[in-house]
Amino acid sequence: MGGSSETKFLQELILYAASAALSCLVLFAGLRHLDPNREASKKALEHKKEIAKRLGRPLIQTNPYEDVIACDVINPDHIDVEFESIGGLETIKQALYELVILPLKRPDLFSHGKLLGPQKGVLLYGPPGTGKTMLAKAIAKESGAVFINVRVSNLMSKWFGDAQKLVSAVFSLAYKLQPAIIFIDEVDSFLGQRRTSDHEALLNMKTEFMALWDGFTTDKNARVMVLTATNRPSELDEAILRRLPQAFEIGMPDRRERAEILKVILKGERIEDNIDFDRLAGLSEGYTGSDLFELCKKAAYFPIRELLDEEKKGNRSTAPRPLSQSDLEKVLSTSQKTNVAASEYTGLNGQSPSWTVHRDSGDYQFQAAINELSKLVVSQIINLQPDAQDP
Ligand SMILES: Nc1ncnc2c1ncn2[C@@H]1O[C@H](COP(=O)(O)OP(=O)(O)OP(=O)(O)O)[C@@H](O)[C@H]1O
Repeated sequence: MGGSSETKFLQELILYAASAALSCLVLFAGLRHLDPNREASKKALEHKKEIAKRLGRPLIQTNPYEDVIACDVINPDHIDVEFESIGGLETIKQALYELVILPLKRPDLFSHGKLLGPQKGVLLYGPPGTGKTMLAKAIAKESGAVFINVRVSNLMSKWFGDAQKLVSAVFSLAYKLQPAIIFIDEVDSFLGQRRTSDHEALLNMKTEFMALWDGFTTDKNARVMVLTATNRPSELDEAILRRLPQAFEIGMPDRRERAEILKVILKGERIEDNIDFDRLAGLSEGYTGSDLFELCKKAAYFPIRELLDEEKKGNRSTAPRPLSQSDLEKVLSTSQKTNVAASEYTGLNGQSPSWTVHRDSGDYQFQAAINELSKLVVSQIINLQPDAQDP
């Protein structure tokens, strides 16, 4: 009798223990699944391994914030843009080579005396679609520097409430991976003039960014450069402009440059031998590099459509015919240059006191709506933060 109650007690005990263990397991698995950092950390870890492989040494000491930033690091070997793939902008490419690439590649040449210090801040400005992002990537590729693409949305990530720590991780990771380029596209939406509507978190991030940037500017051993781009240079305040002593205007391409861009875009494509690039450049007045790329993409559909038409008629052909002059001209006669038409690019309004501006300011135009949208996205992200509602 006593023996059976003992067995029953033991059975119940085992049952309780098993169910408690199962509950813990479910809870643990559930919590792991709910952990908002899980995916980001996993991705960051894989990315870190890849970077470490390239550098030939393990990246042992990185903190979780640096791991998040590692997701935005681009290995220069994986960048497919080089100076050669950018049409025109010859003077600017030459200047960027001397001022930016060479100091990152050959710091030994710049370590003597006070005159030749490496550049710590460069601004590329001009209308949308003129190749600023391409240039930034090509600089990283040509200099062998890792490219840290700073996205404000990532810095403001609601899961990592402390955005200032992420900002500091940008610089500390860049230092560990140097030579490195910290690239900030649409810099005006992050480091633009202060507005009363700016959220405190954004203001703190700006202050932190500037302080760390200054630290690097005075550190002779840091092969880290902040490369920025904007369509709205007039939105940048004096404090930022002072930190960007080199500014390059990436303006609308002229006729000769448009011909060069078309040649670069169509290089390696199946095209007829008699393409008249100069004539096409003449017909594409007001087109940006991006417009020209879209033009070529549209034209490339003509040979495909013809091939399909022939197949419908029962004629079998093996490959589409090469792209012709008339395909490109047909698109030019029907399509309008994009974005540029309806908007206005404000340029610098003459405010370039201590700057080196490498092109004349022009009457360029820009797509204001896109910029407004990016501003809106940033403010939405800020409002999404759980602590953004706190008093
Ligand atoms: N000079 C150029 N040579 C060759 N292709 C170009 C050139 N400029 C622009 N393009 C084409 O246009 C695309 C968009 O260019 P890119 O993103 O660099 O412009 P952007 O100035 O950074 O524009 P945004 O300010 O809108 O970011 C490129 O991917 C490329 O295909």
